[in-house]
Amino acid sequence: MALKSFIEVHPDSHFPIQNLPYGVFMTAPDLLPRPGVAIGEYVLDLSEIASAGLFDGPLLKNSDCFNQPNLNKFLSLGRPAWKEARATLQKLLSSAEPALRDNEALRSKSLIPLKKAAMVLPVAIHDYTDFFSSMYHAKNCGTIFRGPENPIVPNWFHLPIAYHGRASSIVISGTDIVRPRGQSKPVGDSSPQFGPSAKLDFELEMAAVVGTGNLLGNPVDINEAEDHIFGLVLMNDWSARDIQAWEYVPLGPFLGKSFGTTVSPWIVTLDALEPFKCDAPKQDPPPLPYLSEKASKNYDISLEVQIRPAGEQDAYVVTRSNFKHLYWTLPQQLAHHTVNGCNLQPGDLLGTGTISGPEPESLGCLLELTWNGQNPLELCTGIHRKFLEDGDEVVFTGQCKGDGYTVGFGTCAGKIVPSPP
Ligand SMILES: O=C(O)/C=C/C(=O)CC(=O)CC(=O)O
Ligand SMILES: [Ca+2]
Ligand SMILES: [Mg+2]
Repeated sequence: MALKSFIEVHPDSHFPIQNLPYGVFMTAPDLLPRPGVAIGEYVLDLSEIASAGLFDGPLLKNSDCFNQPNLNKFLSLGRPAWKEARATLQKLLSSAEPALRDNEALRSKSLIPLKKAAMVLPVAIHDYTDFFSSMYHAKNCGTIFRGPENPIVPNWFHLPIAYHGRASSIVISGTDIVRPRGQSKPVGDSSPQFGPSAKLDFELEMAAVVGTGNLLGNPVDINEAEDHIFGLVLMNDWSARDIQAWEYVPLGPFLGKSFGTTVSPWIVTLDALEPFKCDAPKQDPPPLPYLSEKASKNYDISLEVQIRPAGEQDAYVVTRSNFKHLYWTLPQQLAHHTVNGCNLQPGDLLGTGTISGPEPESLGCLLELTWNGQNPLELCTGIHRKFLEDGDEVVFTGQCKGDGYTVGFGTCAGKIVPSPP
């Protein structure tokens, strides 16, 4: 029989007992950040569950990992502890288990309606890297930025390309994004100009949250890489295409992307995503041995982007894509990141890169959807976009459909506000 919680959960809810994603939340009046898992319309306060002595497995029994303002300590404990926590919580929340179900006092202090919880960044992010793992995105960007002759650079099929991003400007879903100012060089004009970006874009991405790190000088083996990943979030790598196009040669993205990166609040664990594993695309040429996996897997996660223009009730779908389109897998990204001895730490964020699919309706950013502004996108009658305008809210969602339940990521949203005068 399917696992069922004592809390009613709608079949379309992103947060059934099969999911149990981790986040960090605060409530008024004390605003103390503490870890929780989402269940239906509630967040279960893990600091209360720990204080009540209900984490009674051997690894978590005496741990203070849930009395912390972020999840880093829990993540550093590794997969056996994550599995123990998941088993404990699935049992505690199941319809057959009385410990929480029949304890009115504990229920009232540990189950908080989601709408009363303010979500904060779930982890302290020391380092953030962004990959470039969709072949469709690489091909389209290459064609737009460098011309149709050789759209995909020759190294792309041999290694998961990435750049080091900026951790300090990663923000939680719901945070406004200030339109960046910077240098750009319009085609044909000989001198660069300065001002608010005129080509502000979103990038539909997901990001892996590193669980256990590795020591400096000790690369992670490709077939053990998955054990270093705690889970996934949605990520919007906001990008100023005019700033990017002028600055990125020869060192790559800099100020065109470091003004804000939005993540969704709930980390969906790889354990919850396990039933949605699917084969990754066949890689040709075969990767070097250090990137060759025994089994090369992706996840079947449907992704959607909506734009809600200023003053509009409705949001309009602009793209539908899927995580399964990625060419380079998460373990390949992580193994490659560490192959030179580079150390990762708990909470580090590894963006997948823009997740574009093969169809014109599955492209993961406006640069591709409008072909650099040449073909404006119709949101609805009378409203078109080449790039984002002030007041636009961009909302990502992601979900996996199980048999009678949904494992979802909630939303990753941000609104563009004008540049400072
Ligand atoms: O093709 C390029 O020069 C760069 C394209 C990007 O915008 C890179 C990036 O942020 C990686 C990605 O999201 O896939
Ligand atoms: Ca990106
Ligand atoms: Mg960014």
